[in-house]
Amino acid sequence: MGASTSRHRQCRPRQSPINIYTKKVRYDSSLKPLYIYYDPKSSQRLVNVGHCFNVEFEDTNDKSVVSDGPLVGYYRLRQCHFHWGASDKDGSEHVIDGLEYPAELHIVHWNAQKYPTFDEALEHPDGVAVIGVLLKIGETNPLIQSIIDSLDQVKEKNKECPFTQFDLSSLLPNDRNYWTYQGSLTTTPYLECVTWIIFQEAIPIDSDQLQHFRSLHCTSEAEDPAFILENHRAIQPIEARVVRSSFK
Ligand SMILES: C[C@H](CNC(=O)c1ccc(S(N)(=O)=O)cc1)Cn1ccc2ccccc21
Ligand SMILES: [Zn+2]
Repeated sequence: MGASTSRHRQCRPRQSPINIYTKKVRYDSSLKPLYIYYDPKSSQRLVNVGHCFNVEFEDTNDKSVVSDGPLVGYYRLRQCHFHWGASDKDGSEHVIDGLEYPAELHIVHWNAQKYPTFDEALEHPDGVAVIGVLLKIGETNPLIQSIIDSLDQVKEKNKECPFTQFDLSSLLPNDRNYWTYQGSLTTTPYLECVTWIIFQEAIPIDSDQLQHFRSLHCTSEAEDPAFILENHRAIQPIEARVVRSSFK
């Protein structure tokens, strides 16, 4: 292996997010429909984690899970969060045929069938499953409004508030066609432990709702305020990967 190729050989071959180039996607008839069940009683709190806010769920039982699809076994729901841009022209992490969406919802699950904890699951290539839902500018989204109505209680970094009875399944698109590929966390430490499942259908959010996300502080109460204007990672090289689709 020459010096130059070793320098360029990716030691991080499965990074996320990526551009999904639909002409190169391979339809896989062996991919099953997803089984998704989210119990509203699992939702616990809203937390400002500095670079975004998480809706956190109870993950000490199997009340809220995803299974089937490309997955082996079941994955427990842990948290969901959004990525957005400084304006409505970009903000999603995954890009479809070069088209950036204004935001993206990530629903994070971990392989509780194989691993004892989330932190352990992070260390394995089949440890985590993230469902990605693209957002497009459209009518006001009442589910997202229920989160926005609580955001002023978590304005600063590390603040949290109770957030219960959240019906996350109502945020999912009606059409369950999806793309799937092996990737990573999109924030540091970019661990390569994620099976990504991206729905083809986008869900609506209105521009004012998106503006509320940008008013969150990435700073704590003790610091001079700065805003989370954007928090989406640049697309990464696809390397030797192929994106599969559940649909033709
Ligand atoms: C990563 C972990 C915190 N990050 C995440 O949980 C996470 C989840 C989903 C995404 S995304 N945007 O891809 O859906 C990104 C980050 C902290 N943590 C816990 C154990 C642990 C061990 C070493 C380093 C960090 C560690
Ligand atoms: Zn994310």
